[in-house]
Amino acid sequence: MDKQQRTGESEKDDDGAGILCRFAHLLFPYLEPAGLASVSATCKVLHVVSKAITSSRISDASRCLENYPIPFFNSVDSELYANFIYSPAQTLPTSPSIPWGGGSGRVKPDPFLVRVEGAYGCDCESCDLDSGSNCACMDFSELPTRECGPSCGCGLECGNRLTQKGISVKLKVVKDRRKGWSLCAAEFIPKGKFICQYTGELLTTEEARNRQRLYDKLSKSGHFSPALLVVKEHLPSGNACIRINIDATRIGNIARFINHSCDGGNLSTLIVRSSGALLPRVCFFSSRVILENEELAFSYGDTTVNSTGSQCFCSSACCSGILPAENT
Ligand SMILES: C[S@@+](CC[C@H](N)C(=O)[O-])C[C@H]1O[C@@H](n2cnc3c(N)ncnc32)[C@H](O)[C@@H]1O
Repeated sequence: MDKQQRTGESEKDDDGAGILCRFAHLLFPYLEPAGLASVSATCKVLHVVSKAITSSRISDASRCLENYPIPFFNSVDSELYANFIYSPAQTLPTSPSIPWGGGSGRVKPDPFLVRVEGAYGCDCESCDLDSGSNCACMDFSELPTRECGPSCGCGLECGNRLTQKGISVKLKVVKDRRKGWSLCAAEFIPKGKFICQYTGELLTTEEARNRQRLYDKLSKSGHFSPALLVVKEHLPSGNACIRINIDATRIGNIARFINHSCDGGNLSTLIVRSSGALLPRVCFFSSRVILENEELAFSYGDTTVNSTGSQCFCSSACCSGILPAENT
């Protein structure tokens, strides 16, 4: 069998489509679904290549950047997957985009877990949560809000770094007829388990407000699902609060698919600090046992304080019927 028979390329293809085929692995990961569809219509070979890329996008929303693949399932309409740039860690708004398919299957260290000069950390070689360790970085509340970090003597294998090793539960993204995409458990999850961090572009409050105005407009004019999360932490003085603005609309991880539930859902939102790290991180833990196939949800906020006017379909017993808005 000669080369042309093996690849399906004709001499004519070698001028245009043939060249595109040879560089498909470089170009295609950057293409949006519509671009991929039009390239697919060019010739048979490109159709096969685009089909393979589409099925790899469907099979893992995380692009091999998490410990397990997180597949899309849609029995509602023809949208095969949601198109966004996957990032397992926080990014700055100017960070370069990562192409689809660029993951190695190994979780990379969070670039924001860098040591701040003079910051405090423990001297333990390894801090084991279960063996009554005296590690000064540990907090002994029900869910950990303080972890070992870049100032500590221990490494990533340390037992007090639950949220720094990527997603360790099996998840899937399922399309709901009324709420759009939703994040669901693909296995039984016990209470108190780390689910995932909320990652995305870290914004200033001014930028968050500008984007929220734009997203409100886009949401009114058609189907658009913004994923801008604002978390406020009140300081002990009671007079000030810390704001963390994370926009996962364009760049983020699978937390961008978690829908709202008026009863608080099955997730607790925690601000986790790692000793010596520059920034705290917003993390989700299971607030109760979660069954396989159950949707994961948390409360976006109080509808009496702020509402979008959009309808809520959480179907909890205390549903207010209205979706809370991001109070920016
Ligand atoms: C962070 S996104 C969640 C993922 C989203 N469903 C999607 O398809 O990408 C937030 C958007 O999801 C939808 N949503 C979330 N919770 C909902 C609920 N309880 N009822 C109706 N729509 C909901 C709204 O469109 C909201 O603006």
